[in-house]
Amino acid sequence: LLAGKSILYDCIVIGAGIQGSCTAYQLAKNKQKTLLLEQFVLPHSRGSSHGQTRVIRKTYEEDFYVQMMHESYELWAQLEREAGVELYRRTGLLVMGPENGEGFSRLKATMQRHKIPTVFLEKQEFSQHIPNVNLADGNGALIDTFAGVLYADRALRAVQRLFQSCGGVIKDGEKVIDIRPGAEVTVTTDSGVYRGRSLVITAGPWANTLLRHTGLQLPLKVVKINVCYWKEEIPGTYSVGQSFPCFIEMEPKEGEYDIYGLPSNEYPGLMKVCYHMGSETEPDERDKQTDRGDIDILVRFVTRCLPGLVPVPAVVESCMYTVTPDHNFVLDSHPTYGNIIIGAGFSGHGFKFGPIIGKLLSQLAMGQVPSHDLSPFRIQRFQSHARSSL
Ligand SMILES: Cc1cc2nc3c(=O)[nH]c(=O)nc-3n(C[C@H](O)[C@H](O)[C@H](O)COP(=O)(O)OP(=O)(O)OC[C@H]3O[C@@H](n4cnc5c(N)ncnc54)[C@H](O)[C@@H]3O)c2cc1C
Ligand SMILES: O=C(O)[C@@H]1CCCC=N1
Repeated sequence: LLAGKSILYDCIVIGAGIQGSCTAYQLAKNKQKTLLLEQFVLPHSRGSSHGQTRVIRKTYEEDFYVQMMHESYELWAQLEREAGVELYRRTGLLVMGPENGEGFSRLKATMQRHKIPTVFLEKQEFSQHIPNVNLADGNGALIDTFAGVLYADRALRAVQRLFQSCGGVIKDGEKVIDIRPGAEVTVTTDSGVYRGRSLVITAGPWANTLLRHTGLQLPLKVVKINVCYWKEEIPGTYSVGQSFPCFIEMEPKEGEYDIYGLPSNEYPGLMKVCYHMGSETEPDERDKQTDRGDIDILVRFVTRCLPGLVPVPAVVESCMYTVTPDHNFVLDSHPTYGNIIIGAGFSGHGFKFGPIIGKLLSQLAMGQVPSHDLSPFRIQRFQSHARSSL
């Protein structure tokens, strides 16, 4: 297919994970002729957006994330109405962390400043509210009462369906192999050539592979996450049905990353408990990364804190994070080509923001002023890291 004869799209979006799919949907809703390209046949489990569940919460230390989450909750509710499916289940989120530590104190202050419905649990009342969990000595605890679970696979399918119902075109099983920047961007896949007035790159772990065609590299680290499910000794002990909440244990030991869990639900009798970091991998070689250091940390945690679980993972699935040095996202225009928009580096916490990120990236692609302050997400903050070969 010759580019000269191909259709001119208002926007081409590369990557049909949650961020690309939400962006494409927002564009199509705004009457933009939009093409969404995906390298794998959909649905697939080789990126970052697959799996049945994700945590949704406003519990962040930074004001900008809390402000974005206010709107994201509204947009998730709107998506539920438009798609006619349940995407969110309220469970609450228990956060445990060093009571006098900086992170936990900042979190408490942000929750109070934004008046987020929160229950602060005293040590002596903890086990009465949260049975079958051992609170570590020196840890405080709070509950974000509106937090919960997003049904991830279902949400992704719903957004893609809504995009198509607005006239959007999805071409899956088509890998982008070249990008030619210009007033009209030319995108070549392994089976076609497409032109767009603007381009959005939301390629998850493959962001740098694609950005190379535009002369830009970002300081992104791709890690494999072992998604572990643990068997309940007594089925139902930690289940949504018993109103068990999601949880985050902040910095379980000095120098360690957070551990988080979701109540048993998708696999009855199994609770998801994961380490918020993994070992570096090439995205196409994910299954060759077999490091299990994270699982060793989780076994110790489960043994100490969750006595109702068998301390050996029953099911281990795989997923990837694409991590920036400060764990904040990249939401920006390309430094050289203003009509190329980049959404990357979601650092293992981007799913809950999908609808608001879709809105913000679509605003950038349409040349509008974004409706949230994007300064924390600019590429420029990596000045000492970013390697531009232009
Ligand atoms: C185990 C795990 C648990 C998580 N838990 C949470 C949580 O509880 N709450 C939360 O908010 N977030 C969570 N996250 C993070 C969240 O899931 C991610 O931030 C989000 O899914 C990233 O979406 P994405 O669209 O950027 O990437 P992806 O889903 O990876 O999508 C990128 C897409 O681009 C496609 N692509 C790449 N290159 C090309 C190419 N050349 N041509 C065509 N297509 C291409 C890929 O195939 C892929 O489908 C978790 C992530 C993991 C892995
Ligand atoms: O983003 C989230 O809420 C989850 C849980 C905490 C760590 C990462 N993902």
